[in-house]
Amino acid sequence: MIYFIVNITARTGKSRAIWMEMKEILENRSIEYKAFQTRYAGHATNLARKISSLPEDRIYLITVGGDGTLNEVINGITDFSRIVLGILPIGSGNDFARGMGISKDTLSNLEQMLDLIESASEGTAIDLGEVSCEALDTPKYFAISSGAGLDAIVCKKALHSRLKKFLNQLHLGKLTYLLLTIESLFSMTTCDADIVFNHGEAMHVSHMIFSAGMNLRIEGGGVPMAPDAVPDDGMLCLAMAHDVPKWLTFFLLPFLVAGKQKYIRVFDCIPFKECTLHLSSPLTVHADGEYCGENTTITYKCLPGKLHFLKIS
Ligand SMILES: Nc1ncnc2c1ncn2[C@@H]1O[C@H](COP(=O)(O)OP(=O)(O)OP(=O)(O)O)[C@@H](O)[C@H]1O
Repeated sequence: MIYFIVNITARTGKSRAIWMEMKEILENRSIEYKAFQTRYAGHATNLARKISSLPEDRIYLITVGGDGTLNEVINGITDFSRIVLGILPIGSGNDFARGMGISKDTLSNLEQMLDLIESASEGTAIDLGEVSCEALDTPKYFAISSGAGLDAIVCKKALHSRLKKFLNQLHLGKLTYLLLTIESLFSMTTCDADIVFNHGEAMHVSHMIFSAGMNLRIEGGGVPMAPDAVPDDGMLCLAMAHDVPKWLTFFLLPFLVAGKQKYIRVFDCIPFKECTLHLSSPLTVHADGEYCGENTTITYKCLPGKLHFLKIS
């Protein structure tokens, strides 16, 4: 039995037609499956919790949706040792799929995934991140990244953005992030941060614009915030911009978008297993683009090999 959690509202509702085509493939291949459609924000977490409590030794769970749905699913899984997770990206950003090298051809992805399941694949172990901060009751998992500051403000605005809906209709969803980044950069307040790493190092930064714990190399619609981050090395990467006036950051952003930040002093990319940031004033925090409130103390932690993942290309 294969379980599907499907968000047909992803990509502003354009996903329904793709899901119908997927169902045809499942029926043609006589696959035994159960599909659950999400009916409200947060529903995917409840569904994943129920599915992961089923008394089966190995549970194949496939997420059909965008990065938000994936984040909800991993935060519902109660026993990662029995779940093998597949991702069929049909959202607007799909950073997880991009970061994992999954193609945009959803139907071929599904066929590949079914082949893996038929060969009783155990999946490939990849790391997850975990973020703790005062606005969250319990720590939250992330598969792509969790950030504070500019990237989080942009994610928060994008969640309810009419601009995103409009640009999605024109297949220009990525442009939402660029426009919101420019607008937010000039309206946001920066802060100072004391950062303590579990390997014993500590540092102080001023005028911090963003700091993100990256599991994958990209976030925000494909921006390579941490060009060297890989999801199976037992480490996260702290991507930061600091000690720079906001107007200058505006001119330096193209280097970030091109993945050339190592040549620019104001950007950092520091590998770590666990670190805590103490901020001088609260910043917005996100996990995989999901809003995690306003916070002054943020801890990022790597959970090595936590997720068994159906790797397709
Ligand atoms: N039936 C529903 N009605 C309203 N919102 C929903 C429903 N199902 C899921 N959601 C919410 O929709 C949000 C966005 O979905 P998702 O991330 O899958 O798509 P997306 O935003 O198009 O893609 P991406 O995050 O990759 O840009 C999720 O965070 C989830 O909380």
